[in-house]
Amino acid sequence: MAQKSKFRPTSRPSAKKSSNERTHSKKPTLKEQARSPRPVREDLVLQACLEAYALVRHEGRLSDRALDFTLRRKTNLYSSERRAVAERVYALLRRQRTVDFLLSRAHPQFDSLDSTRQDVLRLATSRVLHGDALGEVARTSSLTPADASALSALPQAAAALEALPEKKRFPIAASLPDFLAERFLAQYGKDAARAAEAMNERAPLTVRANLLKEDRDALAKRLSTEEVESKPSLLSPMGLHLETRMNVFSLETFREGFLEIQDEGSQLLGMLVDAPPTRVVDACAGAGGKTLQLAAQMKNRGDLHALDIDTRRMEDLKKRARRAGVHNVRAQLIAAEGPEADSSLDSLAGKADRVLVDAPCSGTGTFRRKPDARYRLTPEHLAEHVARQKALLERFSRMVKPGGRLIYGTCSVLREENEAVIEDFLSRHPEYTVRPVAELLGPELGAKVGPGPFLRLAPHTHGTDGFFGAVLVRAK
Ligand SMILES: C[S@@+](CC[C@H](N)C(=O)[O-])C[C@H]1O[C@@H](n2cnc3c(N)ncnc32)[C@H](O)[C@@H]1O
Repeated sequence: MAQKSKFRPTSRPSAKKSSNERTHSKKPTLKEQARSPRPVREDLVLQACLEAYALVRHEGRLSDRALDFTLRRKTNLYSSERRAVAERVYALLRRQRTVDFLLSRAHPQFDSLDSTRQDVLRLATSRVLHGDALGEVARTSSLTPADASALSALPQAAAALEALPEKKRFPIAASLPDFLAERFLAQYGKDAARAAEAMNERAPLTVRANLLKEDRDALAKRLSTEEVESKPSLLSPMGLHLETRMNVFSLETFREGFLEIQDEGSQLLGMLVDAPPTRVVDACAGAGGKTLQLAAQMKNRGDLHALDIDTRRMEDLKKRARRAGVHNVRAQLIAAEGPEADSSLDSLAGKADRVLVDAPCSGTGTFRRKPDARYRLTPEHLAEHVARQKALLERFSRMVKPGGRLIYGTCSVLREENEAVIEDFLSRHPEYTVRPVAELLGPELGAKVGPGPFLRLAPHTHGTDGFFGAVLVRAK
């Protein structure tokens, strides 16, 4: 495959894995780790890839659930084969639009093939794009001679892609829906390709040390006794990137609550809350990723109100809090909207020192981990997210006491879900002013995070998931 600057195969699989990709691997025994890896049984791996990919592409299932569903039933697969299935399906989902374009050019009958044969070709093409040798891919993909010759025509198809005008080329090369590609181009300008490329890389597996128990150095040592290598994250002082492939949930260290899986960007957003041990509200607490971090900031003291509309996530939060040794959290299920939702917050009105609104969003910052999410997103969904974000910020701001802080965050990189939501809020609330995030993070970390009043993280600039954070202070 021709290696062009704007269109090159991504790096070969390395030890870096997204949490989704890792979760599907069974924990290898020490003996298994010591043994050299078995050769992958390509026919079984291909079958499993086809099943999982079809569930996502043709039945609309979420990628992690589809892989879970498939791999649970494939009890005969070895760990290395399970990993190969997860890696290959995720890799194809990240490049799906590019792969479809290339095949429509390289294979004269591609559009009229049956869907399984198309998917076999897609998986094979994706492997070639990721650097696997063409001959090996053709040999192990059960291709007909016509289909195998399409693989040989991929370089010409790639050249045809390169020759397209930028506005047409970019969405295909970045594997983004047109409306998102337009926003990336408008927002990132000449950096759009780099931004999209980084979103199509695999994410590191990052954990946060539970500071209620011990710091990250102690955590790193503890992990090494379970033969898990890690290295400190560069931005978050409590983050570790795990370098050993394994299922975190099976570690003793995890089961005893010493760590939580949490992207470094999410940890930085949590740091902006700087929660005192008084009264704090985590208004969209979900399963408690940030709630647990806030509880540690509060040293398990004061009242931490964790609110959400989702029963299942609230139950998860309670379990996670128990495991982490957190006992200052009051979890409260609330109504999504309407007078009931408003009245359930009356008792907290004007009483909180900090209110975190970690709002539901498009998730454009987490495409590394959920590569299929982009194909589900539409301009209408995006508009709904923005309307909800504005409404939630309005509703929960009522709980901030004079002199208190309102912290707004998303895992989106899109301006309209971030800066624009804050501008809209401030235009109606002159009693709030923006506190620049560097002031809260301190000079060293502030400099690393970058200029501007807000936290704006992205895979291509910081190596984290994309996160936005704003801190607004209510006048006394
Ligand atoms: C980005 S997620 C939160 C992630 C969580 N803070 C964490 O760190 O793991 C957004 C959450 O907002 C919740 N949500 C959606 N609408 C809501 C509403 N009207 N009131 C409160 N929470 C809401 C969703 O159920 C979801 O759990």
